[in-house]
Amino acid sequence: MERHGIIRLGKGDALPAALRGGIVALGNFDGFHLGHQAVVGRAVERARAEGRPALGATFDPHPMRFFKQDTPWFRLSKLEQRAELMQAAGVDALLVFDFDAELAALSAEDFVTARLVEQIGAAGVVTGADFTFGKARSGDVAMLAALGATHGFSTDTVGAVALDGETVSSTRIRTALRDGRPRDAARLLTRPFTIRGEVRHGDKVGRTIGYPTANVDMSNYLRPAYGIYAVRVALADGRVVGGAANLGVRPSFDPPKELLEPYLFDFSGDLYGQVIDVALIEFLRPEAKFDTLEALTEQMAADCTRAREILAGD
Ligand SMILES: Cc1cc2nc3c(=O)[nH]c(=O)nc-3n(C[C@H](O)[C@H](O)[C@H](O)COP(=O)(O)O)c2cc1C
Ligand SMILES: Nc1ncnc2c1ncn2[C@@H]1O[C@H](COP(=O)(O)OP(=O)(O)O)[C@@H](O)[C@H]1O
Repeated sequence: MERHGIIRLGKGDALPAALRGGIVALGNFDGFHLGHQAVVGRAVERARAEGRPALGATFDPHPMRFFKQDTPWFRLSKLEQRAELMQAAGVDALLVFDFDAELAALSAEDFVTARLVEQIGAAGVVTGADFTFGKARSGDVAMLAALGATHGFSTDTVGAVALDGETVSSTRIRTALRDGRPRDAARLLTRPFTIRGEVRHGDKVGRTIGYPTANVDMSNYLRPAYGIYAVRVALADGRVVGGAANLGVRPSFDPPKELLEPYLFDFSGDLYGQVIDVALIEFLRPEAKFDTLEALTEQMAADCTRAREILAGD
């Protein structure tokens, strides 16, 4: 089947006819961790067996963001990162329901009839066992199954996936990252936590001390522990380059400004305007305030030596 990428579905938008009658993996899928992979994997398996389109379906903005129940900074992935990962897992398209006041107000029954049945013509819906939906989260998987029986779509739920005796969840990954444990997060995600962003202009101090850094805005990504990290950076041309990055507010500089700033090893070139992926591999140390550029530069050299060793053995 042709790849369709991301398809946004506002109220009244139609799904391309070729994608109707699909098996739909439904959820937030932020980070696309082991548990999400199991749900999507099941949908893809069933779609292939039944000769139907395999679809992911998610909400944007994240319902949590819409209800402002949490800090705006909690994302483990951008929508396009999720779409790429889901396509690699076999889905033909990622459908994105605009999560607005109208959608938030839909009862669980109305969401199913208006969106799953009428708008996308789902033949089957796969979710995690704890999936809830509809106004005030009144719908659960038992209700989804009952509505499926009424409207003629099948349902399937995938139980929680555990790792090291504990359920894999986005919350567990966020905690690991906030604690400065990127390797634990990577095991749950099956890949390192990766911040994607456009390289911006900074103060141009980096080049004067021999360490130019590609400044990336952290947008609404979860803030991992501030500090220095060994990183792998994927460039737009596909090259992957090792580096050491500062993630934080650069306390030695005035005024402090929050950024992710990787210095790339054995690289020179202009990165401004390029979208890069910065994967956090290991936490090296917390940020520190240095009184002189010499002291900072000396510490940066030591950080780079350690990061190179870590990446070489990784
Ligand atoms: C490996 C590494 C470690 C760094 N450690 C610190 C630090 O502990 N404290 C700090 O204030 N800046 C630190 N920086 C410096 C700043 O992140 C950045 O290089 C500097 O602000 C230059 O900014 P510019 O890109 O705007 O020119 C570090 C940078 C790198 C690459
Ligand atoms: N090895 C490298 N690592 C990171 N950026 C590099 C490297 N070599 C060249 N650059 C370029 O230099 C820029 C960073 O230089 P810097 O002096 O820190 O300026 P700025 O303050 O604008 O970030 C990067 O955005 C990139 O275009």
